[in-house]
Amino acid sequence: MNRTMAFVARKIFPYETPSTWFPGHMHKTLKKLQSLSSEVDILIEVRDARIPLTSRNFAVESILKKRNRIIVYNKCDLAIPCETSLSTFRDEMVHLQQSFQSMQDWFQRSQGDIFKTVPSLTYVSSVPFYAKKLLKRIRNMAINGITKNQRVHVYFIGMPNTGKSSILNSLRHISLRRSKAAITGNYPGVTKNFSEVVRLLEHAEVFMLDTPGIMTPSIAAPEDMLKLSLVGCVKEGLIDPVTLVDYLLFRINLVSPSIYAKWSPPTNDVDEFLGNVAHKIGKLSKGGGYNDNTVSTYIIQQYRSGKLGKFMLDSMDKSSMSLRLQHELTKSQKKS
Ligand SMILES: Nc1nc2c(ncn2[C@@H]2O[C@H](COP(=O)(O)OP(=O)(O)OP(=O)(O)O)[C@@H](O)[C@H]2O)c(=O)[nH]1
Repeated sequence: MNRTMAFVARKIFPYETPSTWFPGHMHKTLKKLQSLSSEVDILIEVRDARIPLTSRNFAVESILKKRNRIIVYNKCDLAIPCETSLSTFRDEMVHLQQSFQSMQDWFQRSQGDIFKTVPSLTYVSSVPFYAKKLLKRIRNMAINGITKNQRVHVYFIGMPNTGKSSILNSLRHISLRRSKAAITGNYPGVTKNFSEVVRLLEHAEVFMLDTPGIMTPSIAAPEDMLKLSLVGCVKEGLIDPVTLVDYLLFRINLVSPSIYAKWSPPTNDVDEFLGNVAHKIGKLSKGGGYNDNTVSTYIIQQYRSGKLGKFMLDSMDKSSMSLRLQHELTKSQKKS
């Protein structure tokens, strides 16, 4: 029988919840955001489009409630499947945000007033076309009397490595044709302190501030750290690469095993998968062995650069979103 037809993907990935990655500078950032919250006129919250649910930082929801907020699903070039257009993706994210907001409202009504957010706007960015639209949206918000302040402060927040500094630089370049103001890097935790204010508009007192990426002080769902590690939001080495590839294999199989057809026939077995990949990329030793860490790291790099296809690691159906919200609420209630 054809192996693809006979193949049945794993339905669950048993995994112990690891502790979060929450170093001192994140703790300080969260506290500082709390104390500065009245100075935040516009909040740009940057999430990773490959994990739209998991990269939502529920820890900042209660701190920055009632702020005008634009949510940016960045790195959508790594999340949008070839057959989906940018505008379709954007519509899906708007729909996601609306469903999430209405579920959150429902939970608030039924379980008490835990979060009080103003309705969020959703944006997709990573290409100049969307960065231009984002700039227009910020300009309108700032100038059309959302705030009566003379100076408008636009704060960038989000999990590490989601692209906050890159978007700030891109907006500045489009608006003022000026060079980079914030340092970027392809590992998490590049920005460790709040930036100086950076001008955004030539003829209006609108300034941007970059903030260090922050994780949540505790993890909402057991698989969060695996997803966050795979997309590069978490420091390298916290989870071993073979476990990460095993999880990636699990997620890909739920989408389609054809994604890795160039390397291996469909399989749920990470050792078989690594062996097949090692063979294909010439990493087998004369005796037929291979270094599983080296092969795993190669696969993770391929995934992060988009060379292993474009797909999301979050399940986006209604029941997954509802479960996610329940997890977040449980964590928030435990804290308070
Ligand atoms: N593929 C892709 N890469 C991006 C995009 N935006 C940013 N990056 C890359 O993602 C990496 C992280 O970007 P940064 O702007 O430094 O991220 P950050 O959120 O400021 O990071 P922290 O300082 O850790 O909080 C860099 O290597 C960027 O080049 C995007 O839209 N698509």
